[in-house]
Amino acid sequence: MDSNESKFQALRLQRFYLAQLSYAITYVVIGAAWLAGQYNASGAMAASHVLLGFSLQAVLFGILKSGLNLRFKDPSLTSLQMVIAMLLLTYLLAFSGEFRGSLIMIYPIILLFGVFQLSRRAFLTHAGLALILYGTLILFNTFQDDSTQALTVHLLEWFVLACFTGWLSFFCSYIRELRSRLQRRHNVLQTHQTTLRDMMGQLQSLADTDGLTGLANRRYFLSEARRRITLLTPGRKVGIALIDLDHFKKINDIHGHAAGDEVLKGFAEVARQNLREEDMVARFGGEEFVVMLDNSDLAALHQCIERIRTCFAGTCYNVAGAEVYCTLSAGLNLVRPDDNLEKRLNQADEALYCAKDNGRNRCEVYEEAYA
Ligand SMILES: Nc1nc2c(ncn2[C@@H]2O[C@H](COP(=O)(O)OP(=O)(O)OP(=O)(O)O)[C@@H](O)[C@H]2O)c(=O)[nH]1
Repeated sequence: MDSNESKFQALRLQRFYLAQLSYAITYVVIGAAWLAGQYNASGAMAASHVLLGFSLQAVLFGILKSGLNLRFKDPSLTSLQMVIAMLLLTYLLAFSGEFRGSLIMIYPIILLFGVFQLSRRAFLTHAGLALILYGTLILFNTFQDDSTQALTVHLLEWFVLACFTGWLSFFCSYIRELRSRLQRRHNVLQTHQTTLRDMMGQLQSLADTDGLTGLANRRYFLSEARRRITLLTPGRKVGIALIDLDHFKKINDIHGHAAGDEVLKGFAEVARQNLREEDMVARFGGEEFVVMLDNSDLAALHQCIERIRTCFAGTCYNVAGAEVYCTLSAGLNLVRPDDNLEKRLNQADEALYCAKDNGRNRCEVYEEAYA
């Protein structure tokens, strides 16, 4: 049973307990009538009713508790419970004497249990059953007691019952209509909520992503990098590399801006292919990128950025009929727990300048990172 089904099952049991409360109240009322001398059934009749009531409820409880009810078309067993209650009530009314007129209003109370669960047709059928049961009882009594006055009173009671069950049927239709209108509104709201959540997600991803390369942008990188550094345990390090494409301006100037864009996208692809899922690469601005390797050391960082550098340098971009090659320079550094990220990035930038000064297409490590 999944969590949703167990929630429904708990609700069904709750409804069953509510019905038991109604039975208990009825028995209390009968007890009061008996004490007042208005309940004239024999002890055996009363005991048979209580015994029958208890056994039927025990069976229903067993079915609901064991989950056997889930095999039924309507697992709430509303109809079955209502029919049992109406039969028990009719049996009770059969020997309630004068007191019977006050008890017939229990039929509408039983019908109330079907307001939400039963279809309009099923509800009307149950209301009809209540009238038939009570009508049969009157007919049965007529054969036993031929007093015209008693018959008139009983027919009047039946008429009152018919009026109220009729009214209840209309009222229930109204409630059901309100409920389905609310359900429709709830569904519409839920659809809007899902759309809004999707849009928020899209907006968030747009806010975090560089439009051209699809990589993370500077803002996202800085916040995510800070988060990861705070999670670093003592002794662990993350590797950072600032990467700048060499003579990129020339590509723009010679082959046009579109060619430059292709090269930028090409670098993003190369970086993605050479990094693990948990590593991070972002466009830091213009033709500058940043890479962050989780749980890294200098050797691993160097090896990874060298791999990217070699791969990028060996990739040819065919733009507007021209074959374009580009290289990159990188400055590497390590970040330890409690380090200042900006400071480490500035140091990586210094190493990047060295790489540019030393002839480009190379990686340089910030001196102190060896320490
Ligand atoms: N096509 C294209 N060019 C860009 C973009 N962003 C920045 N640029 C260009 O990148 C170039 C960067 O040039 P520089 O900062 O002089 O660097 P460089 O030419 O790579 O020279 P070094 O870094 O010294 O090797 C500029 O011409 C910018 O206009 C972009 O999104 N697309």
